[in-house]
Amino acid sequence: MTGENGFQASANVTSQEKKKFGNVMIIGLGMIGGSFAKALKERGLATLYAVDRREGELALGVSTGVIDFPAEMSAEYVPKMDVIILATPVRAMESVLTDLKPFLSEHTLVTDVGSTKGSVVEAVRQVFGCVPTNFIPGHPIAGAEKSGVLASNSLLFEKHMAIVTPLSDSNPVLLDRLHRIWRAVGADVVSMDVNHHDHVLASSSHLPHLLAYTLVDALANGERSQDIFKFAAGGFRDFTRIASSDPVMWRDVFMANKDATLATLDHFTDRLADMRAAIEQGDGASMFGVFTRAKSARDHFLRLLEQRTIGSVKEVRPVSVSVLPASAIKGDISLLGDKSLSHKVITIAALSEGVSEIKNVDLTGDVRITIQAFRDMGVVIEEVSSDCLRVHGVGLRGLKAPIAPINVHQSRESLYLLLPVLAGQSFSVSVVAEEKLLNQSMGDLFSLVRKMGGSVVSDVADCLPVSLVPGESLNVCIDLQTGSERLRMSAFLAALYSPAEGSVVTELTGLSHCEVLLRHFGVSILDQADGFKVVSAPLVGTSIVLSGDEYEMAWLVLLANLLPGSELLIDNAGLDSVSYAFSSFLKSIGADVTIPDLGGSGLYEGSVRAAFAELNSFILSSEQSYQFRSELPLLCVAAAYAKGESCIHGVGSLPYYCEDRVLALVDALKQMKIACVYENGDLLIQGGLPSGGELDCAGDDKLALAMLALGARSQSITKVNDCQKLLEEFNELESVTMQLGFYCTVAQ
Ligand SMILES: NC(=O)c1ccc[n+]([C@@H]2O[C@H](COP(=O)([O-])OP(=O)(O)OC[C@H]3O[C@@H](n4cnc5c(N)ncnc54)[C@H](O)[C@@H]3O)[C@@H](O)[C@H]2O)c1
Ligand SMILES: O=C(O)C(=O)C[C@]1(C(=O)O)C=C[C@H](O)C=C1
Repeated sequence: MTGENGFQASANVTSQEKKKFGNVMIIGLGMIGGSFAKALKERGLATLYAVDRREGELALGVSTGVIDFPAEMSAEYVPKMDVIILATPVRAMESVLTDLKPFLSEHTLVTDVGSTKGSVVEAVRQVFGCVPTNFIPGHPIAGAEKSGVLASNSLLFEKHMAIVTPLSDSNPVLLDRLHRIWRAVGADVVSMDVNHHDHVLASSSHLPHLLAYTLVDALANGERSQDIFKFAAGGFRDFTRIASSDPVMWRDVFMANKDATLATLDHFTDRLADMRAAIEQGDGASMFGVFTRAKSARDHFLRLLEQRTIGSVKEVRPVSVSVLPASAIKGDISLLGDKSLSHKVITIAALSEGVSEIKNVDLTGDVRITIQAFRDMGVVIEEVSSDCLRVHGVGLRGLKAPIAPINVHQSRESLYLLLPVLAGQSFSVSVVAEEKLLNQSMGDLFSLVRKMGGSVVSDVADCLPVSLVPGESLNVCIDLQTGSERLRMSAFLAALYSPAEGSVVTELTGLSHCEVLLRHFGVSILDQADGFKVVSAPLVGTSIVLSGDEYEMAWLVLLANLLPGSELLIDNAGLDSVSYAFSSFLKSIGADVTIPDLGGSGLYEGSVRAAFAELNSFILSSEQSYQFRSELPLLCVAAAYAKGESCIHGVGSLPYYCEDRVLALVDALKQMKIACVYENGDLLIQGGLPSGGELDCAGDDKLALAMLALGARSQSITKVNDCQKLLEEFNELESVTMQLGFYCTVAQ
């Protein structure tokens, strides 16, 4: 049969075999309509009809296989459609709807792909007097600067979002059909409110198009335009690609989304004026601030985008580390700054007034999350070299409200530092996290932050995400009878925000890094009988060189003591009271270790020397097990090589993760033929010579180091699996150990 459009095609709608989505009609067979049709057609999911005011597009649509049949908005076609999609420029939709209205069945899903949603809903109301329940607006967040059916691409929507903006009375069966059809062409469907959609898209899509069009036009019609285009390279091309987009479509968008576009344009114009002023005044710090924040925001955005488009979360390849039994370790080394200290010092420097230089800082892994959070809140952080930062502090209350929630990802360290700091600011802010930090009670931290005066609100009791709303600040008194070093730092930070003075009550005698670091930046922390008094005063930016990681240092000291002939010097130790007590304990069981003297700061700073010695068996009381809970895996290894039987009491009463580590080590000891018994929460280990073997550290870096030490003098090679975390935390492992003659081989 020859259709009215003159095409040789069967327009007999009913004779077609019914496909999954039945008969689908595209109105406006351009780039988006064509891509949608092609995606459905290639997958065999629908019989495709199209209407376009340009007959040429329909003819091309048929000849290139994008659609099955040209059609019309008439009684012959419209009532038989299961789905109708409006894909014309947005201001043409009102007249299309008027043409459709007389033939439309309430069982047909009618949707659109327009870039604005408020205007489309308004057009529907104009035509129908209300929004019919079978009209459900949509918008794929995918596209290109090209137009017309020849630019259609059946993969365009794969792994892109499709926004649907249902109304309160939208037909749920048809809404489900809409979700299914977008998912069928590869999109991830997201629901959104119409007004919110128009504001978000005004910033993410409409404003960039406006800037690109205006820039190209301004330069094309300005002075030296010939040379400007002649010498334009990648930057200009990247920035202006979208200025090749269809002018009709974009004129319609700006006319249809006027208010939201003006709001984002005004905000942008203000920021551009600030940038102009910074250039005029030669204000490099402001420019640098904007550029570093923008760079990290874009890098973060690109990572998110890659995860979406590449598929899923990055693949983690299992890593193992093997050690051959060594004879001795010898040498003089300096360790990269402790990770936890790096997080803390960056935080304190950001809250100080003036510039701080932080040397020997560890810039890998989670530390970047803390850096990013402060950058998001206006702190300029320069990376002077791979282990040196220059932080332009903004003062205790000088952070700026971030434009989006602060994301601590999976970093507990960042969370414990940031939460009290955020609670001390004058703006409300939300903190979000990922995976392992979700669904975990943060009761200890939240209750500490509540004492500061503001409100701490979370949907799920004491779990992230959380919103902080400022209130009247209170003088805090925090009682830390137990708790980690992390919580201790949170307590000191909370106390700093007390209007007059705060106090931290603690059972632990002696100083930890928290107090020492804060004092280094000018905070007055006074010793009291039951803890510390923190006097509120500005922090002062300063320079600091970070000492090495205490667990890594303790591990090296243990290795030196296990391997006959060893002679080791670690140059940059900074031991707090616990790590000093731990080294003293090793000494008491026969270890050869020389610990630095107590420095003026309250830390034992300087170099640590260690050499081989036969270790004696020992008994660790429950109190000592608690005090050395972080170092227990190393003590288990010491017991495995010691003469006689050692007993570690009170393991069963430790925080669960400390007990879990010991239990994992018990398995490893048994596998390495070291006799041990774990009973009633106490552990007995009979010293001997480990056999070697293949061990699994369950992704725990502290366990991994202990297991490698267990293999140091074993009878054959020891391989420790699941060491990704170890290499993230201690990424100089290979280079440091190689320098000392203890060969750790990393393999995937
Ligand atoms: N281009 C993109 O990147 C993109 C992305 C997402 C959504 N959108 C939206 O998709 C829609 C289509 O954009 P496109 O890029 O495919 O444009 P396009 O120019 O490639 O296609 C539009 C088609 O509609 C036809 N048309 C115009 N008025 C008509 C009328 N009254 N009756 C019948 N046909 C008519 C045109 O002839 C043309 O073939 C627009 O609403 C746009 O806002 C575009
Ligand atoms: O990639 C492009 O060229 C686009 O312009 C796609 C783009 C966008 O701005 O992101 C354009 C308009 C939309 O409505 C949705 C997507």
